[in-house]
Amino acid sequence: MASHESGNGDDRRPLRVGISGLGTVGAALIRILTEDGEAIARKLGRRVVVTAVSARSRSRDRGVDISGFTWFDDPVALAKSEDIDLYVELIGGEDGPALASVTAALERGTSVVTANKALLARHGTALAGLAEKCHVQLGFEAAVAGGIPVIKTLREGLGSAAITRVYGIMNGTCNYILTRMGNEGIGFEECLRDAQDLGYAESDPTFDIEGFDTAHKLAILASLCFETEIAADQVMVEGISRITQADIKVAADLGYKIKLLGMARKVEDGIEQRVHPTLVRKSSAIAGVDGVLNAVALETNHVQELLLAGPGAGGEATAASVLSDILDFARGGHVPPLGVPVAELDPCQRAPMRIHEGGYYIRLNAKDVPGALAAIATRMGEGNISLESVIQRPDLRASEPGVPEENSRTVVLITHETLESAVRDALERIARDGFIVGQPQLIRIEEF
Ligand SMILES: NC(=O)C1=CN([C@@H]2O[C@H](COP(=O)(O)OP(=O)(O)OC[C@H]3O[C@@H](n4cnc5c(N)ncnc54)[C@H](O)[C@@H]3O)[C@@H](O)[C@H]2O)C=CC1
Ligand SMILES: N[C@@H](CC=O)C(=O)O
Ligand code: NA
Repeated sequence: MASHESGNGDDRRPLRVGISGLGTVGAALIRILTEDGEAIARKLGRRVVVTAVSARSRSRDRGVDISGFTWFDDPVALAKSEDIDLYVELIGGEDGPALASVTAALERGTSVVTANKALLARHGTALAGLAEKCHVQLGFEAAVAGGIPVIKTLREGLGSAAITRVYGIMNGTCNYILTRMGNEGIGFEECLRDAQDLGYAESDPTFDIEGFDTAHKLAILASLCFETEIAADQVMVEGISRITQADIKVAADLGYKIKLLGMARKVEDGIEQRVHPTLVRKSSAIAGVDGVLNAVALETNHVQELLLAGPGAGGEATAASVLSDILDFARGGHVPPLGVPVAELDPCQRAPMRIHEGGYYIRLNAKDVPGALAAIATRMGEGNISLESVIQRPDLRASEPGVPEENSRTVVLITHETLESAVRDALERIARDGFIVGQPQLIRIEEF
């Protein structure tokens, strides 16, 4: 479309969409646009048609017919095409063709819809500014918590309410893994393989299991919540790759579940953004969000707490969110991509984690020698760390690869509220005393 005055083309003629990336999400989007074409036309008063596509391989069978679309080898050429009114980027990756094609589309005056949280975590502030400068839209509902309309809720649904804290389960792959490890006792690797087969995981699944995908999403949410620039590099990140069946079992015995949470809040020193495995009480609402489901809780000064839950990953759920952005664009929605103009965003001032206070789950492999437990308790006392419980679990030996089975026993400490720095200092002393083998497992406890 040569001119982009209205930004969404002529209201009567079909809205022409170009899609780069025909994988799990891209193929699902084509399926939805085909199957629901008439319903969409009724809802919108105009048809939405795919006119151009791009992917690495033209011949791969994706279960959808792409023969009627113009093929582009290069996503950038597609993004610049005169034959589209809207560019949809579903390639992935924080740079490369995803960044090049989205930038090209925006610079050309073509609005963009993307599901690419890695791209937005790294370049989102700049891309939002470019969209504003070029008077076009940048939609990314699918990028955070898949099928849950959390971006729209934050951008348009809370009026003047100020968000004080946002937290939640934001990675479907990890939630699926932790749920099946707990419910079925299945091993980590097998659960990850199943998540990949189901199309939940990133093309590089370390983004999922090491927490980076959650960090990307949290950084985007924090920007919308606190009107700050996106700062994914400021997020403290720990993944779930060290979570063992022993941790899940002991947590369950103590009335907890382990969830990978992303949490951000405004504190005196700035914005605290953290992603880590967390013990949550089984009785809490967030503990009930299992499998591939995500949940995002928004604490505001007006509405106590909103909890939005739904599918966080999977082609269809994600494509549904992409479609919601397409429909918003077609209706001429004009909201700054990050809720407020980029020029009004504050820089994100990182609040250090060492000031964090909370309860801790600590699993140690204590040597089977006299005085080991006493020494551990003494070091905790010296650190002014009050212990809620000390649990010995000889039944959970060899709870971690590389830790000798003989001569050690699994000991779990649950602390009361304490400073993170005190816990870490005490664990360093315990390690230096030589009464433990392997790395302690430290999991924060959150009371919701
Ligand atoms: N799978 C899911 O449940 C969700 C995925 N997302 C995001 O959606 C995006 C797509 O994800 P998936 O569909 O799962 O990935 P995928 O790996 O299944 O598909 C990626 C597609 O991009 C194409 N591609 C890669 N490099 C290309 C290049 N240089 N030129 C042209 N095409 C290229 C591939 O051929 C493939 O068709 C990613 O940014 C992902 O983070 C967001 C929410 C959920
Ligand atoms: N790999 C991601 C896909 C959705 O964002 C996840 O598992 O949540
Ligand atoms: Na979403």
